Amino acid sequence: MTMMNSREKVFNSEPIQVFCRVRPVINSSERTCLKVVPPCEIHLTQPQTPSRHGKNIKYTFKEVFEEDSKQKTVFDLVALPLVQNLLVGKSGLLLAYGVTGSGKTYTMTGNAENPGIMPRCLDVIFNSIYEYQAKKFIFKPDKLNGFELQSDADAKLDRDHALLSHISQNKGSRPKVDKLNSDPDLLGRSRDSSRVNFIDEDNHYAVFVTYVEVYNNNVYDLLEDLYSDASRPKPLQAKIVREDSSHNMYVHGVTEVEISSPEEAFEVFYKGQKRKHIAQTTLNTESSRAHTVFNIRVVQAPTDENGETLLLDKKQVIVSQLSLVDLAGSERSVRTKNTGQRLREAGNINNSLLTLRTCLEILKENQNGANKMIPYRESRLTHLFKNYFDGQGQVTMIICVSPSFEDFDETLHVLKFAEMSQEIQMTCPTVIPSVGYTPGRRKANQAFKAALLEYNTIKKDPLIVETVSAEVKPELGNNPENLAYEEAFRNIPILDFVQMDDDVTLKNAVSYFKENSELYSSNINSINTRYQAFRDSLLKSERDTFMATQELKSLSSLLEVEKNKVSDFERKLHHTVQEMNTMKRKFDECELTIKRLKRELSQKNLEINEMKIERENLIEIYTNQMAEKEQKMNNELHNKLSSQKSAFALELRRKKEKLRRVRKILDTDTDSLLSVATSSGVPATTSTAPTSPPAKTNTTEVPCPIVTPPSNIQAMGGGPVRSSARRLGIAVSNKRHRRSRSADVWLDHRPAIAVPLGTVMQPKMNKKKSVTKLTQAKDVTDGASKYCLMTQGQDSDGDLETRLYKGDVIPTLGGGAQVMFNDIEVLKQMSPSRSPYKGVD
Ligand SMILES: Nc1ncnc2c1ncn2[C@@H]1O[C@H](COP(=O)(O)OP(=O)(O)OP(=O)(O)O)[C@@H](O)[C@H]1O
Repeated sequence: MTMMNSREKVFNSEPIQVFCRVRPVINSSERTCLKVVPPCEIHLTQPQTPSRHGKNIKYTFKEVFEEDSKQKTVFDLVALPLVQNLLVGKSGLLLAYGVTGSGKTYTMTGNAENPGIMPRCLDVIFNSIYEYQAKKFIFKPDKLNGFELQSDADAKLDRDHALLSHISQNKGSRPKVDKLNSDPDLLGRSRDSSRVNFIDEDNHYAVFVTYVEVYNNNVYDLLEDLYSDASRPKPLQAKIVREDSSHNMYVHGVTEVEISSPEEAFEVFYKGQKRKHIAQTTLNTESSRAHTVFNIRVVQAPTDENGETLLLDKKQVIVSQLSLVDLAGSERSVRTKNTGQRLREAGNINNSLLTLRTCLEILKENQNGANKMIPYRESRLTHLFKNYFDGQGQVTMIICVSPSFEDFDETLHVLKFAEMSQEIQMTCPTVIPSVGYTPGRRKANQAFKAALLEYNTIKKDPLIVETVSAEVKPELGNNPENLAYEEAFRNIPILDFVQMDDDVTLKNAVSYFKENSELYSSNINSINTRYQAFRDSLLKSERDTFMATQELKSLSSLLEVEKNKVSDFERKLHHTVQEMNTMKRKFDECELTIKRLKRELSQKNLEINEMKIERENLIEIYTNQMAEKEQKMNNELHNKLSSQKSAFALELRRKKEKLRRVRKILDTDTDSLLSVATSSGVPATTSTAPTSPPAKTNTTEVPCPIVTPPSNIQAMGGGPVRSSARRLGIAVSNKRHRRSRSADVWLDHRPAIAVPLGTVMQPKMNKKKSVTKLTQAKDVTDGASKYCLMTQGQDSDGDLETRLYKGDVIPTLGGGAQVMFNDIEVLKQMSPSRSPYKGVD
């Protein structure tokens, strides 16, 4: 932003300086999540929730200011270097960044008791340039971000014009800057007494300020119509950001006010302040809803070669700028509970801050080799500061953080961003003065003027001349001129006029002065020459003294910087030593732990070996025991098997005998069996009680049937039978297919050879069809509703057993039929001489 063309610039690179300030706890019940570890560290403690542990996150900055740090301390470390640069022609940008209510405005502006950075900057600037200030309107803004130089006469005309217009606006009253409506807070402040000593004393200085805000991504001039009726301010017009001929960004048509004291600046600032967009949010009673930029421009130009007047050469003008930016607070709408206009403002604030972050992140990436376009134009804020990020000035950031747990998430974002920002390198040009005139000429000229004035005063006073002559005479030395002068002195005639016509004395005097007039004139010439020589040597020594003083000042400022660096290093060293000691302690502890663990490990190894041996012994013992047991069990099994084999053989033999006897019975004539049954007096259709013992017959060899019929067997018209039918778990056929029992036609399915009909072993089926008579599927479905499969055979006791498998015949959809079994009836015939509960005798 330095606008000098003819002077040399040297570019040096340095990272963005980031400082951090912690706001004091406002509400004593607030839980804090921050801890400052001076001088450079801050620890952020994560709040403990069920899903996350409260871990500590460490951030390091150039300096971290504790809650009770003084405004002066903050200014000296953060902003004073920027003011020093400003006065030597280097531009700077100071951004105050942080969440809503974290203390940005307090840090940047402050109040009467604790003035912040802005008032202190103005104090220091005017403390430093006070003696070298140019008259107002000598430097005149050209409306294109540059400055014109005016002669004294033109400047005076402008001053008169400004005065007249002000008087007419204020209806006849003259402007009294100090009594204007200045910021009541800042006017009563305690003034900062620091000053910058190494400024160029051969320059004339002027200070200009502008005050703008970026609100809803528009730039507004807060000083527009500054001198119009303050009680009825007009609505502000959005301004455009432009680039000047030297590629510097500026707000086109912005009101730039020349100020000659801090008080005038506060006057201007206060008027702008009243037009700022401020609102009450849930998080801060007076929250800035816009980013405000207070710009201080220092214009300087050198004096001519005699150090007398300003050099009217535009090329020699140096303009440097310090932009003090109070960013609007980053916040979450969830917490601020904003709606409508406030929500829109918050959205715009967050967008512009996001663009700022993005620009810095891409800058960093580009410095690491990427080649991305930086989206400065996405937000007016970044567009306005493009020059700084492109390397036209020093960038410093002060991060304000709130210690409250409530702000944890936002604070984390801010700290992360700030930590990243310090990795970005910025190039800043330094202007090297090269006007070519003798440095110190202004002071020398002033000294000469003072001496001349004194000389003239002396010349006019004869008493002083005589005294000086008397004083000078002994100091003149022994050169011939001086000796002649001395001789002349000695021979001064005694001008003691006795009477009015004392011609003798008069003649003597005339002849004396005639004789010595030549001597006098030669002496005067010589004195003039010597005076000139003396003046030259005086100028030279003045110049040398000035140079030496300048060098001394720059050396002392360098020394100061170095001292600061040394104390910085010392602090860091101290800190590092402390850290090293802690690490060493931890290291020793770790070593002890390792030793202990090693001991434990070898102990455990020993135990493992012992256990291995023990296990092997046990395995051997168990293997032996198992082999023994196996042998024993094998023997037992073998014995059991052989005893069971002989029992089975015996049983088999008995069964065979039984079978033989049953065969023999079956082979006996059926008729004789029937006659035996009839003669035994047991009616074939009589039902007997299941528990009643069977009647004994004479023909004891013929078994008597004992049957208890189940309900459905009776429905079949079954005879006197005792049923041992067991119901199986077969699903009962669909009731809709049931027909009247009397109408049931049975499909009779039986082997060709069976116990002859008429015995009790035959079921009674009123209507039946033999399955052997069925020739086609229709025969089955046509009328048959029941199915009975009969088998006859020998049971396990060697008795005759008839099994009846009964079911329903159900027609299928395809026109066929299926049988669903639902009953099994078992009819047994056994010897009446044998108990039903005991085995066969
Ligand atoms: N270091 C401090 N010492 C004492 N008071 C402070 C400090 N920092 C902030 N405060 C107080 O905290 C309150 C909020 O501070 P301030 O208005 O400066 O916050 P802010 O970050 O500018 O907020 P916003 O972004 O909403 O404008 C004010 O009352 C202020 O006086």
